[in-house]
Amino acid sequence: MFSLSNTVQPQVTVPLSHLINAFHSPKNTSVSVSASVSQNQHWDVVSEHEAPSSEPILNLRDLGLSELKIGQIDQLVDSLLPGICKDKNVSSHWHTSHVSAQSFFENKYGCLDIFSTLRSSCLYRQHSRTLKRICSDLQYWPVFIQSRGFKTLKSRTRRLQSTSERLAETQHTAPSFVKGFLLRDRGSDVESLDKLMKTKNIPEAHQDAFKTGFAEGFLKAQALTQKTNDSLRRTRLIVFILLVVGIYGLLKNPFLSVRFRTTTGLDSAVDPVQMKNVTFEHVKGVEEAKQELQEVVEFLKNPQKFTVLGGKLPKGILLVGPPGTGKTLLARAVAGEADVPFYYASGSEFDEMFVGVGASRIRNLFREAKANAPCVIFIDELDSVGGKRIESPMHPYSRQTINQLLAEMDGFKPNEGVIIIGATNFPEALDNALIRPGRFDMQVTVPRPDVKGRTEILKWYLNKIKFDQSVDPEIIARGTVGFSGAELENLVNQAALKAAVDGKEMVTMKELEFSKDKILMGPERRSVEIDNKNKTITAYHESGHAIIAYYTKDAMPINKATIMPRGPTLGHVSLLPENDRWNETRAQLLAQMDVSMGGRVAEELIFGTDHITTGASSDFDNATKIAKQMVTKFGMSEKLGVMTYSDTGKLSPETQSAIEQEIRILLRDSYERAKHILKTHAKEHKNLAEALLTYETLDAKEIQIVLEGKKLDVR
Ligand SMILES: Nc1ncnc2c1ncn2[C@@H]1O[C@H](COP(=O)(O)OP(=O)(O)OP(=O)(O)O)[C@@H](O)[C@H]1O
Ligand SMILES: [Zn+2]
Repeated sequence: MFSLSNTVQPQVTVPLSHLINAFHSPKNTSVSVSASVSQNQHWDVVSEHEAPSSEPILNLRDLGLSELKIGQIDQLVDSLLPGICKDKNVSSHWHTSHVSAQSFFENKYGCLDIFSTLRSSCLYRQHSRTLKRICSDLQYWPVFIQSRGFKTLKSRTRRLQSTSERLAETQHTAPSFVKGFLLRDRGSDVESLDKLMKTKNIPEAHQDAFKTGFAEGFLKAQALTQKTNDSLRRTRLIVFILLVVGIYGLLKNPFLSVRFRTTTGLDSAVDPVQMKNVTFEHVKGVEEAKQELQEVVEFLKNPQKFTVLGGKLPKGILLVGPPGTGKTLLARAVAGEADVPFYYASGSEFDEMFVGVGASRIRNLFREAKANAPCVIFIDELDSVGGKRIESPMHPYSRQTINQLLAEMDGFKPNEGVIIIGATNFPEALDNALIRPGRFDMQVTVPRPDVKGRTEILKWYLNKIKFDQSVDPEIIARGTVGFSGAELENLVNQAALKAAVDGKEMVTMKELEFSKDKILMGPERRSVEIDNKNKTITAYHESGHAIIAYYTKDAMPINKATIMPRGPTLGHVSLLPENDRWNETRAQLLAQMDVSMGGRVAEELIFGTDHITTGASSDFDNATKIAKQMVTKFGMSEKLGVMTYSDTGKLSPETQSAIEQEIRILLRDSYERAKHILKTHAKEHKNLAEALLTYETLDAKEIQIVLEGKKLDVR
């Protein structure tokens, strides 16, 4: 029984039909009432005459029933739940659903436990018997629908008010854009709803249901908007992250980074360098090249002096020579001598994979240079930008670069004061358009230095380190035929390092010889364990070479003999020409062959035919090569005459066998001569071999002492 106090509002503003409507959905579901209520039992509702309870009626208000009078409540319950108050046995078409129990209500509507509220109220205490039953019934009864009904038990004004309250609530918690949306539309919604109901002639009985439905729909729409906004925000975030990751990935991409690199490279390429500290003094052993370039220096110093007379200086100078011979150094020296800016660019920098990048770099380079004239532009590895190979399908756009270079070279006048110096190792690979007059029309050869040049270069670099007075740069120069300036610089540097490692105070010939052998034949292999037998064979083999060299008139002087393994060899004898040989005589060639034969002859004479080794293979290679050239190239065979035989494979079989025959005779004769010398000087041969076994390495002087039969000073 519900105990209702006097304070209860006297009117019911919500038609019951609406409350009943609210029951429709649970009724339609398979929710039922437990038939525990007795048949004749009426709801024991407290009448208006009963003493009003002094206790608060909070619970009823909470339940939303405070607006109902006692009789009305009775009537309400009776009309809504006839089965409860009437016949107990009349089976209800409602069925129990435990799914719709308390948890459902709480989960779905977020309301408190209405039953505990009921039980704790004074109403429950006063009319405990009836209410207990109701409450116990209600535990399994979908009273939650009642609860829903409570919501509808509100006056029209309250309903509207509650809608606006809800809106206010929403405004409080919703994000600002939702707030704006709600505030903007609220007034018009209420207004238009009223209007709509009027125009549609909706009966008053249905108006509340209409409004509730409208409000619910409105709130659902808001929730939907919220959801949409959330997902929109999420999508935007994902797109942003993808964008950032994408941009980062693209920057990391080597394809793009090449592009960035080229741009930065371009900037650095057009940075001039002042070359005051490099002059012709720094370039040794290339006197002719320096002389030719001297007039370019004069022109750069005073361009007017040359143009007054109407003379034209070349725009482009091509330095041609093997790597490391000092071409770059010469170009720098030109700029340094004239004291003008020096622009360095390597041809490979222009060889870009992107269309037009190479060309634009050339444009930039020339624009900068012209603005700073007089100056020197140096393009190293010119063949990589101006080579014929750029016609290949591998470089489809390189033609643009070379055309740009040609256009730039044609684009300025000879007296503008810009000198372009190009350097290449392969002049024959250059595009013909580049080397015609008006472009790179002056060619300066920078060869490998001769013995005089090498001596100068060695002295120049030796002066930069501490060296012993006994050092003779010329001896090293003689032993370094074919070395470039860069290799000689490296030789001196390696000797200095070796002296430092060995704890010496200055560099001696020993270190210089050491580094020369290292460059020529690779590093020493001191760690290699060679047994005595092999050491002895090597000592006699090398002594054989040395004896033949020493006792053959036209052989080169001996420089050194050693049985120290180095690179692929177990030992070697080095011979030094007095001078660089521009030509070699027949006698000299035969002497070289004899010296090569000396090793094998020595093995055969000392150890017997059965004990000859494989160690002479490179000697035979060398001897055979000389003999073959004598026959097929130098016209030194009487039988075959003064004729060259370049492609021996295309010759007639008779000629081929004649050539072979002649080569064989030359080699056999050489072998016999060597055998004769070694037999004649068997004693010296033995002495030298033993000295080598003792001392490992002997220089020219020591070899001479041993061969003269004198005793070597103990080192
Ligand atoms: N004639 C020389 N006199 C003095 N030093 C030299 C000489 N030639 C070469 N060098 C030394 O070797 C270094 C390298 O030489 P450089 O770069 O000028 O040779 P390059 O001919 O331009 O070689 P590449 O063709 O490989 O570019 C120089 O910096 C210099 O130290
Ligand atoms: Zn040999």
